[in-house]
Amino acid sequence: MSSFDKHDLSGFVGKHLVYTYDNGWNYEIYVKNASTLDYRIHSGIVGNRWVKDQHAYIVRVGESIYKISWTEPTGTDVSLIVNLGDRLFHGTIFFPRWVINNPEKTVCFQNDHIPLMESYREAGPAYPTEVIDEFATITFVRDCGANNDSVIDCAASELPENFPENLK
Ligand SMILES: C=Cc1ccc(O)cc1
Repeated sequence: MSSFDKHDLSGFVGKHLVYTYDNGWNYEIYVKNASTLDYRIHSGIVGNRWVKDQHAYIVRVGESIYKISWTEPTGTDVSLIVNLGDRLFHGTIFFPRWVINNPEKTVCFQNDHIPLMESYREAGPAYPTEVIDEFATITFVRDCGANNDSVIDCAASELPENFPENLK
C-alpha cells in the first residue's frame, strides 16, 4: 500500500514547466486539468509547434512523481515522467517515420490543422518508429491554476527574449 493517494493530482494540475532534454531540445508544458495539457516546443526538430487541449492520461506514481501519456493526431505517441521533488524529467517520444522525414509539416498551431494532421498520419509512412528516450532538466516551474488559457497562447517564436524570466 502506498503512502500517498494515487488519485490525488492536486499537486500537479495547474503546473507550468519549462525543461530541456539532454539532447538540447527545449520544451514547455502546462497541466491544464486532470486529463488535458497544453504544450509549446521551443527547439528541436519540431521547434515552434504548439498545441492546446491535448487529451492525456495523467497519473500519480509517487509522492511528487507524475506520468503523462497521450497519442496525437499526427500519430506521435508521448509518455513523460515528471519528478517534481528532484526536478527530474524523462520523456519518451514515439515519432512515426513521416514526422522524422518531414518534421516541418507538424510545425504549426496544431488546433487549427487537426484534419490535415490526421491525413498525414493516414498517409504515413508510420514505420519504422523513431524513439526518442531522453532525460530532461526542469528549468522553470510555477503554479497557474487549472484551465488557464493564458499560460500557453502563442508560438515560442512570439515570446519575449527573456522568457521565462519575464514570468518571475
Ligand atoms: C510531441 C510532443 C511532446 C510534447 C512534450 C514533450 O516533452 C515531448 C513531446
